[in-house]
Amino acid sequence: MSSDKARYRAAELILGNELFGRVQSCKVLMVGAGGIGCELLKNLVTSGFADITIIDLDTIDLSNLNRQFLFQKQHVKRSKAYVAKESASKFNPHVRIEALHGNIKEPQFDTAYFAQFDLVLNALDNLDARRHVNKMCLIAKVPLIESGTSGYMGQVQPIYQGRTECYDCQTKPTPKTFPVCTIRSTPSTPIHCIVWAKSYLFPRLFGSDDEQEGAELDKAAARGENAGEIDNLRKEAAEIKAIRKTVHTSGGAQRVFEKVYSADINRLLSMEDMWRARQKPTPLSWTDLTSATEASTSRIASGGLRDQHVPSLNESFQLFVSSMDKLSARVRDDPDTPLEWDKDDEDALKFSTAAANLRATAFGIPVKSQFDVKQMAGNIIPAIATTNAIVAGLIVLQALHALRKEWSQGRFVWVAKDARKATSITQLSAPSPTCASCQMSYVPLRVNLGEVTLSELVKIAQEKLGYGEEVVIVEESRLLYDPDFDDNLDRTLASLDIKAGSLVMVSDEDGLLSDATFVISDLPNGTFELPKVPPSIPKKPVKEEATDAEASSSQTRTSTKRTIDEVDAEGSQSKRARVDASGAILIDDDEEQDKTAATDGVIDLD
Ligand SMILES: Nc1ncnc2c1ncn2[C@@H]1O[C@H](COP(=O)(O)OP(=O)(O)OP(=O)(O)O)[C@@H](O)[C@H]1O
Ligand SMILES: [Zn+2]
Repeated sequence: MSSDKARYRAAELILGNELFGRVQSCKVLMVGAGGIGCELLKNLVTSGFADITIIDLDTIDLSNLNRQFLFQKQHVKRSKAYVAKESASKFNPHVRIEALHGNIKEPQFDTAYFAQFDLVLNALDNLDARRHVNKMCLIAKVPLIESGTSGYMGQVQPIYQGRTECYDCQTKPTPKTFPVCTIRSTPSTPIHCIVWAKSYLFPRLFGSDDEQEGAELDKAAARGENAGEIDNLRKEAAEIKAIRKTVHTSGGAQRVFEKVYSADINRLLSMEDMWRARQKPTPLSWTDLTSATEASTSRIASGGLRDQHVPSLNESFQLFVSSMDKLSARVRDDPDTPLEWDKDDEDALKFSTAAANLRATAFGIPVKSQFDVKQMAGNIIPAIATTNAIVAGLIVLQALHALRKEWSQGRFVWVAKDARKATSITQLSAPSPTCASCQMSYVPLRVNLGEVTLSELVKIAQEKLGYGEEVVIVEESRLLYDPDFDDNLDRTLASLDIKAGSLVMVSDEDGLLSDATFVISDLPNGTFELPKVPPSIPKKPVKEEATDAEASSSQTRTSTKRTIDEVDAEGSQSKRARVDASGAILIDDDEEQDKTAATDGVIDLD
């Protein structure tokens, strides 16, 4: 015990008794044990946090070792969460760490699960998981410290339910997409060929049978892409589906090759209009390449820089055949597990490199090394250990404000590559009045999932929450019911795959009420239960002319959002409608010169 006291003496002196007491007694959930997570866990166990739960769905990859310092070579392929716990426990064996190898989106991590924590710290790398944790913390009313890094840039955002902007208040830039026809018919740059190999050919041959194909082409047609070409692409899709069935049998690589590099390209060439202003592609010949490869003495380069070698046509052809054979064998040996493209899956990466380079050659586009393909296909901006370390330190500082419940002390912190000033801070803005996540009414609903039908759920929405006839019921992005789609009405919620933890949204476009979301839990011995105080769903904001008083009030706010201090002072949610939603961020006076960093700082973070 005395060595324990000595260990924490500095932290106790710096934080003071009271805050240090809170650090010691609080229960923290850390989501993600990758680049930021490893640094963060080390910080937590060395600064006095004593009860930490970590969750990560992944296993350790060799490529993680350059920056995820809790992991070593002998840990490769083991669970990140378990190994992070083992390594961090060596720094401080007195901390209780619970390690979970799983996805934070699994139903057992429901809102009741989140509610047991005093604080949630995100160290994630994707939008989907971040948005999910954001929502769960809003519902459970647990403070969340969100974070991310991208190369030299990073950010830390405290999110306090009802007080600050949530993760969804500001729309995030969507990843760049390309028109379907560019990818499938008229590529002109290496990235077009790489996206084709990774997102079209690989999933069609080895991934889960794609029912989205038709929808994707419908959308492309609706966007006004070339209708004739879209029809051809539909035919092509049916053909590749047929080839997929025999891809693992003898001659599979040849059948795929001849279809995509010869037949499809010949078909494209027959559409003369397409090539008036473009360079025509040249089909590739399996027979020619097979004999050229047999005659050639060239071998795929080996050695340390093999990945950075730009392959010849013969090398790409050999790699295509060998990687097709390996992937086909995997599908044959385990037909029930479709493959998912992963940049760290050597066979998938080699296949994509070869397939993209063959296509590039056919279309007269420069070919790329495997190293380049990995960067481009994986959307990789090299991760920098120092940025992760800075961000992990800032997360702890922001966590301390949250533990003190000093909400107005929380700051949005930006890290940038700037010799003058590596970090800049902005005050936290108030929630956006139009945010679909934090302005949502969440209604806890305990319901007998095995017995209650969808039609009864519609009734609950109408009779207990006050919705009208035209309600629409949606789970995630799945439509369950609307007045024109009543097929599911007699099915039980369980049969519709609604589980404990599901979020089921009710809306009514023509009605008066705003949207609400049922937060579902199971009630095996009953029918349904709503909270004792009946939830009152706010009316939809009316887009009315502002009153004089409101107009003058909003004029004074033309260029700023409200800050958290203003929210506290006003203490009323109903005033939110007057807030200017220009997206401007209020900057501390002494931070004025950093406006650019702050406002340009919407970063697509990993
Ligand atoms: N839904 C999720 N549930 C649990 N953990 C998740 C979820 N989504 C992502 N993660 C974890 O978050 C971590 C993010 O860490 P990081 O950004 O360093 O990614 P990485 O996969 O280790 O690195 P890289 O992508 O560069 O190989 C990863 O370990 C990842 O497994
Ligand atoms: Zn929000």
